[in-house]
Amino acid sequence: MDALGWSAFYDAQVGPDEADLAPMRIATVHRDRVTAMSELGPVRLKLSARTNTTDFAVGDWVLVAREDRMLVRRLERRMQLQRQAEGRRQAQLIAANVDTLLIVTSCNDDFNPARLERYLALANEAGAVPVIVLTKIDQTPDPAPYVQQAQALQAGLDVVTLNAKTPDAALILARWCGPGQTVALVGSSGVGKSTLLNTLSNKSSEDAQPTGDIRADDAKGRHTTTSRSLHAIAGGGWVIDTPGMRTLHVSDVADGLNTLFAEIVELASQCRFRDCTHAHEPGCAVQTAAASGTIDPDRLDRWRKLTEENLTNTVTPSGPRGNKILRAPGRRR
Ligand SMILES: Nc1nc2c(ncn2[C@@H]2O[C@H](COP(=O)(O)OP(=O)(O)OP(=O)(O)O)[C@@H](O)[C@H]2O)c(=O)[nH]1
Ligand SMILES: [Zn+2]
Repeated sequence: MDALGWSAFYDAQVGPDEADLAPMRIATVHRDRVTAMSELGPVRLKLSARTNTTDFAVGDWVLVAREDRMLVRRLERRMQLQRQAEGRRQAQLIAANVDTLLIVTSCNDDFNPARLERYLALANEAGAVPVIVLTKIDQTPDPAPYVQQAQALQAGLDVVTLNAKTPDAALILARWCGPGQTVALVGSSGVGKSTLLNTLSNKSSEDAQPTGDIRADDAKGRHTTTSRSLHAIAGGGWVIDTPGMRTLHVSDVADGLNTLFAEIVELASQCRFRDCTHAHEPGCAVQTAAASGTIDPDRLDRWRKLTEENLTNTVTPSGPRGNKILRAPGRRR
């Protein structure tokens, strides 16, 4: 159970009348069925008529009746990763109870600082440790410029380079993959997430996750990975694969953005106006830094774009868009 990621946090949620239920971890979620990892291996859970599978995320802990494998209830999440899907009101769950978010991109045209920053904001906000994984180093003469650009995206950010097809990729990621640890793979389609999953889980070719090699034969050009799933890592820990995302919109990630753009936040405290937008105000320390080259002007543009998008997409408790009324609890009289 500890190897599956069980901890005191979940244990404390199990009531005295629930002692004979089996804790299990959700491994796949489909429209009409849910499977879980248990001490006895993978099982398909029975769902009651009122159970809605969209309420569950891969990585969730649930309590299950031992006799008939009926899913009884979900335990509170330690954290959840969610994304704002285009044209949809409700955020879409990506995964739950993840320790490390492996943000996968390759040393080629897929590499895009603006897109990586979106994933970083998501990881920061959710409380997952972000790691930038640069794949396909075997296809570039010099990965160093990619590494430098990735490291500049956030203070203290871990960046690794690897060839997802070779076994040493598992060694490079071993730091984040100990027993009980859960990592999730995110990134665009074709960057090597499924390849990496197969390498990490040491899957034989029959039960391996299909990768883009197969897609070449697929006349419809479908995405290789269509659903999320939880897999055991050969050296301990768990990996969650997610389908390639075309776009990642941000909402409710104000804290995540502050961590991501810490250097801008720090400078902003020296601006003349507290609500400085760092666009046109006099006495703006951020603009001064951008003009002198201390801050990359492109980075400032991206900060502005993400901050505005976040304000637009974040549902405010009251008041017009963007006018979040912040009031400490209990201070209302
Ligand atoms: N040379 C090389 N090829 C790689 C590497 N990583 C992935 N590939 C290849 O890139 C293609 C796409 O890899 P996938 O693992 O299917 O990519 P994915 O991120 O899972 O894509 P989706 O499932 O669509 O999200 C495949 O042909 C892989 O064999 C790498 O590090 N080096
Ligand atoms: Zn300013």
